[in-house]
Amino acid sequence: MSYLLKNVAPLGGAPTDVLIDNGVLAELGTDLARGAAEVLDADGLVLLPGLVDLHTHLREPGREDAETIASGSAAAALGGFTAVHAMANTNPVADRAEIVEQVARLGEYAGLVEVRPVGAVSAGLRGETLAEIATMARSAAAVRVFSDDGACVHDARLMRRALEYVKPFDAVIAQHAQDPRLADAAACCHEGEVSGRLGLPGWPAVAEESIVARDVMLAEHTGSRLHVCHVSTAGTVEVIRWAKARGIEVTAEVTPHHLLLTCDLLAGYDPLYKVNPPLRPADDVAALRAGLADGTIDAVATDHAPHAAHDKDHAFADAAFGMLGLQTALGVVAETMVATGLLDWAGVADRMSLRPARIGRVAGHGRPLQRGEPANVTLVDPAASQLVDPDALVSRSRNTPFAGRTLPAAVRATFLRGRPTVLDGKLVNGIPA
Ligand SMILES: NC(=O)N[C@@H](CC(=O)O)C(=O)O
Ligand SMILES: [Zn+2]
Ligand SMILES: [Zn+2]
Repeated sequence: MSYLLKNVAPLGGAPTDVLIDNGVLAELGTDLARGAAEVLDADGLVLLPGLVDLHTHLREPGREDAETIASGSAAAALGGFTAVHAMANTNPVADRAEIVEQVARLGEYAGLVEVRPVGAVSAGLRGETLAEIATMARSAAAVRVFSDDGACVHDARLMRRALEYVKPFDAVIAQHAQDPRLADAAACCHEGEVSGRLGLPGWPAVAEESIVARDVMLAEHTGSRLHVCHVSTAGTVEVIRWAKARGIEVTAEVTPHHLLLTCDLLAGYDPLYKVNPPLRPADDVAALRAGLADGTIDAVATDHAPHAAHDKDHAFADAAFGMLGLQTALGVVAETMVATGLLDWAGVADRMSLRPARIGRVAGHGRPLQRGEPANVTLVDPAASQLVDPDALVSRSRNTPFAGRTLPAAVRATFLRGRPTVLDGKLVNGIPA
């Protein structure tokens, strides 16, 4: 099947026609002949390289009540993604070759996005001994991102070893930066005026910043690649800016929810706003937006963290940490970065596709929209808007913090290797069972 996108605007630039044939962008130009292709009228639509998520929790194996690789892949495709990185904090933990290979296989079987497994840094995410990093890197899954996400690799010696270990594989350590001594297990709210007022155990910004400061020095020392997960404070942005200026190989991501939401939302003790790292005050949100705009923060990553109602619907202190993100990410970025003039669509493509693909070493994704490139692309209507209805999401969980909000822009179509996974804003093959 081939498709002719009529009058589409690549990266929001001048409209042109794009022919998708044989899995690639076969032709770009004005007034292309339709031939046997199905024509999609793309007037007013923006063509982006398929979005790439560096940070997704798909919960399979082990918590299929919250999400499966198939249901999470469907949410991703609807959100405009063509590749996602499946975090390792599953049950069993993805700390060896069999598990990462199984995750990759299930991703292929679902066939909606490329699922790139993340390998654990430490065995069982326990932070004591290294996981089987080399065998995962050399396995059929060819893991290039390693992370204990959910937990911080807090032991400096283990972090140093991990950085050294991944270097020959050109892989990266993605750190969940949280000093467990400064933000203990009870911490669930940004430490500041709001935690005092609400009487919730506080989580100081320095618990994140001190680990990032240590890790960039370890990255400099080892000459290895470090990636900082879900940056949440202004101070972390400063540390990363400094490290990049010094030539250290560090990259960073910010989540959509940290770009839009503040800790003031915790006033009603609604566990939907409970997330790790916590929502922060407006000054931090402004610094995160500025850091993403100037490229200090490389990427938007969803940290899509589905939780079943029986884990999330509890008193604030007892509820699970995490928020859904895949189906709302582009809308939140459109609201916080595009509508504000901080990024144009080319900038969105850079932060949500090109750079994350490069960081994760994902071949064939995040490529320029040029002839001959693999047709991993997404079609966005920048003039549309979408009311977030939790019951309309295809994720198995319902824990979106954006319920009831109207977000700008809408994904109209997503193509994976030239094959549409989403058309007219709907899954081509329906919602997976
Ligand atoms: N972000 C979260 O609040 N939760 C994540 C873990 C994590 O990303 O640290 C999860 O796995 O639920
Ligand atoms: Zn995390
Ligand atoms: Zn996470």
